[in-house]
Amino acid sequence: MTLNPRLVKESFSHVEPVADKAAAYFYGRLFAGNPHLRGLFPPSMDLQRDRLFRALTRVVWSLDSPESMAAYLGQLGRDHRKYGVVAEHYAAIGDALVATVRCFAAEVWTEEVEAAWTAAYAAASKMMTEAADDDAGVSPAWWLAEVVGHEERGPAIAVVTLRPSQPLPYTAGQYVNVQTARWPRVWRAYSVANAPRTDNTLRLHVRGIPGGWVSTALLRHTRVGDTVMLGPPMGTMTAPQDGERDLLCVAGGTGLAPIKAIIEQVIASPRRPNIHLLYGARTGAELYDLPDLLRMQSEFPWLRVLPVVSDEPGWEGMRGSLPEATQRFHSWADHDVFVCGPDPMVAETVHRLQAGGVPPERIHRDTAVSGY
Ligand SMILES: NC(=O)C1=CN([C@@H]2O[C@H](COP(=O)(O)OP(=O)(O)OC[C@H]3O[C@@H](n4cnc5c(N)ncnc54)[C@H](O)[C@@H]3O)[C@@H](O)[C@H]2O)C=CC1
Repeated sequence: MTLNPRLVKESFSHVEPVADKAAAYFYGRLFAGNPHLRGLFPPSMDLQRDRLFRALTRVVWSLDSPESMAAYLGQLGRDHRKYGVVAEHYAAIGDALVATVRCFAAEVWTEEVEAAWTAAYAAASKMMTEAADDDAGVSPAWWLAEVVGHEERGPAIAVVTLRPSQPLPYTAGQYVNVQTARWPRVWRAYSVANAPRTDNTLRLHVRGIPGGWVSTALLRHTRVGDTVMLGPPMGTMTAPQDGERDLLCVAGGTGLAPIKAIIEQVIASPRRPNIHLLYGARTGAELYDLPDLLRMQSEFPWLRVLPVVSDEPGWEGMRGSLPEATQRFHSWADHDVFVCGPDPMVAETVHRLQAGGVPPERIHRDTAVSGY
């Protein structure tokens, strides 16, 4: 079976505009044929449907670049160990997936298209299961972690410090999926907000989202001494390993978390780049980590922390939207850029920076994290 990315992409383009319906059909079909698989998923499937499509879209569009597809699917396979997914489940999922694309791309469906999907799914599931099997020899499927710190910071924001019961190796900028005892099988991604420490502790920046299961559990119902579960580290927006370039960091709200970890990592290295951090919030009260950032600035004179407030007319410091604030300075064209925050803010910032001459390969972002 040979891969035919063109046929897969063409047929998938018929499914993308009706992603919600297709995801509902997919899970309906999967659970009707395999009721025992329902227990692997959370009680509410709303967010799960989005996740499926994000992952699928990413895989389909990276079929032409085997390296990035392998890296992504490897992470996904390792991460799926924590759900209890085993090799036999992949066949059932593949059947439901092909049936879904057949249904929603009916007008272009041919035997050739079906063969292309079957080959692509076989290749993708092989990469995931192989990565999971390799990982099983060296790493747990998930980690237990004790809550050793819980600070409420401003309106509906908490900084939670966790100590895993065994080391959880990660790179500054990566995120982990978190499950609380209150909501079994519900996992949400949070970036680790510190560079790796010798005491193995991890900090998470949690914004309580109304109706958000895990964020509310972490913000309101979690105390020091409680235990949470963590999945393996994920994500590709990591600290630059080398290079001479100065850094621009743009962080919106709790999107600060991975950016702070990356800055900590750079500060701890022998490098001495200039680092500009534009740190945005809607109100001054939501600049929840400013005191610690100012402490870092006083200890590392190459760091400049620039708070920007968007929705508080009386704010005496820099005001306005973060994407627009990036344009109030000299050109960033020769910088490495790290951007994190709400999706529209990230998209607009990236757009403006590219228009201002920053090459796309120097702009680093991670789209898969969103705590709820
Ligand atoms: N907690 C974590 O570990 C991580 C969180 N994130 C993401 O970061 C985001 C943080 O959300 P909040 O703290 O609630 O941020 P928020 O909604 O309070 O906004 C933070 C900043 O982004 C700006 N902003 C918001 N929407 C914008 C738009 N449409 N256009 C331009 N600027 C905009 C605001 O003006 C403000 O400066 C979430 O989307 C979350 O998924 C990302 C990575 C890690």
